[in-house]
Order: sequence, then C-alpha cells, then structure tokens
Amino acid sequence: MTYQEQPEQGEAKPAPSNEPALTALSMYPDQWALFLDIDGTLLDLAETPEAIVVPLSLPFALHALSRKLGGALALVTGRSVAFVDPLFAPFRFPVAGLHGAERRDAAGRLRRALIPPAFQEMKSAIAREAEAWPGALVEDKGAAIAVHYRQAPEREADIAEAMQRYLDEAGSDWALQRGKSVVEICPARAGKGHAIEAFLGEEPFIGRKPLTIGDDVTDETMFAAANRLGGQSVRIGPPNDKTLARASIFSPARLRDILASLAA
Ligand SMILES: O=P(O)(O)OC[C@H]1O[C@H](O[C@H]2O[C@H](CO)[C@@H](O)[C@H](O)[C@H]2O)[C@H](O)[C@@H](O)[C@@H]1O
Ligand SMILES: [Mg+2]
Repeated sequence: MTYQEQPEQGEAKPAPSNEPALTALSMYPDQWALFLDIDGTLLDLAETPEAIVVPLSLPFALHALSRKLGGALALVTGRSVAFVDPLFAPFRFPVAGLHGAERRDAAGRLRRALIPPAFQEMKSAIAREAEAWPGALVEDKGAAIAVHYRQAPEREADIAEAMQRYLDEAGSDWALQRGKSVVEICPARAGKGHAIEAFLGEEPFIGRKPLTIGDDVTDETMFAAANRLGGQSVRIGPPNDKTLARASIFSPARLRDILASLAA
C-alpha cells in the first residue's frame, strides 16, 4: 500500500443527491454513529489488495470526525483487523474485520476468529490450486481466504467453482462471500449487520442512530441493519435499484471530501 503525500484534489463535485444523511450527522453529532467500509468506500479500488493508496490526510480527518462523534466511528471491513491498523496509523479505530468475524471494540478489546488446523490446510490447498490460474491472487487473511480475479476475469467461473467445492468440504461453519472480482471463504457467523448491532450495544455507540456507508454486496447487511434501526444507509457508486442503501455518493473521492468537511 502507499500513502499519498500531496493533498488530493477533490474531483468535480456531482449533484449531492445523498448529502442530507451526512448533514444530519453534522448537525446532531451526539445522536449518530458512523460505520465505514474501507475498500471502494474510503479508498479507491486498486488492481491488487496491496496496491491501495491511503491519502495522507484521511486518518487525521477520520480521527477529527470520530472526536466530534464522541468516538462513535467504526470501520467495518472484509480486511483483517491486523491489516487495517497500519493503514490509519497513528490512530486505531474500533473495527470489525473479516466481514464481522473479528471485532475490536472502542475499549480496545479484540474478539478474534479461530483458525482451526483443517482451515489452515484448506488454505494451503487453495493456494496450490490457484497456481494453475495465471493472474489470480490468493489473499490469506487468517480466518478467511480470498481469491481475486480482477487481473484474470476469464478465471471467474473456475475460481467460483473451486471455492464452492472447498466450502462444501469445509462444512457449515464457513460461508462463501462474493465481492468485487473476488470470492472468499469466511466464518459463517460473520456479517457486517451483526457487527454494527454489536457496536451499537456498547459505549460510545449505544443510543445513537447508525449511518452506514459501503459499496459492495457484503455491505447490504449493514444497510439493512441501519434502515431497521432508524438510521441511514449510503452506497458509494452510481444510483442503483438493487441495493438496500437509501442514498448514494458518487465515488470514494467525493466521500473523502465530505468527511474532510465534516471533520473540519
Ligand atoms: O469490506 P471492504 O473494506 O470493502 O473489503 C472488501 C475486500 O476488499 C479488498 O478487495 C477489494 O479491493 C481490492 C483493492 O482495491 C481490489 O483489488 C479487489 O478486487 C477488491 O475485491 C480486500 O482485498 C478483501 O480482502 C476485502 O474482503
Ligand atoms: Mg467495500
């Protein structure tokens, strides 16, 4: 990953169809909790998982915004918690990782996901099989494994078939998670919706309305939870009638601009 040294240039601002959701948060910061996805939401998508770029100002903007919200800001991601922390250094935010299978609360307590020996062996078998798919990338995330085909789109069907086969062997403690040019096997009890409900049961999130912002199918459970709990849900990308999100923001860059202005 790299860090952008220069302040980024905000792109031309599209019509702010979505911004009332964020305006409410800025007007009543003691009433809202903010839950942010990372890839495709806070950060632009990149060709590989390691090639993401973190604008230098972003961790500071998130920290300032978190303070305005009394600490009620959490990252909710498919990445592992261990991967996330260096991205946002020197700050450590509450974070749900592996699509909710692991979670560190605002007090710093980390609930890890177990990695049984059989899962470790399965990850090795997947990595060996992936050697036959040029361009495919295997991402070992500890208690989850992802196979990416962004650079090998012609392998999508092979990879999906293989991951389903491994899932069938792994049993019901595991689940398949599709995403943008990726197929993952994660703990079945994972779910971003459950993660935000868990945060909302704890200080400093308790009693607040959730505003969830994400970009992908894995974010739909947190959109659903936010809608059900009287909050708001925003999807990054062009308006889309297949999502449960009630509003949209055109791009991660536009979201970063909005978050920076809320933080100032
Ligand atoms: O829940 P998120 O924070 O959005 O994480 C979802 C997955 O993001 C990463 O993969 C995606 O982003 C990569 C970098 O931009 C891109 O190359 C890939 O095609 C996308 O699927 C990450 O690598 C996964 O582990 C996350 O589950
Ligand atoms: Mg995402």
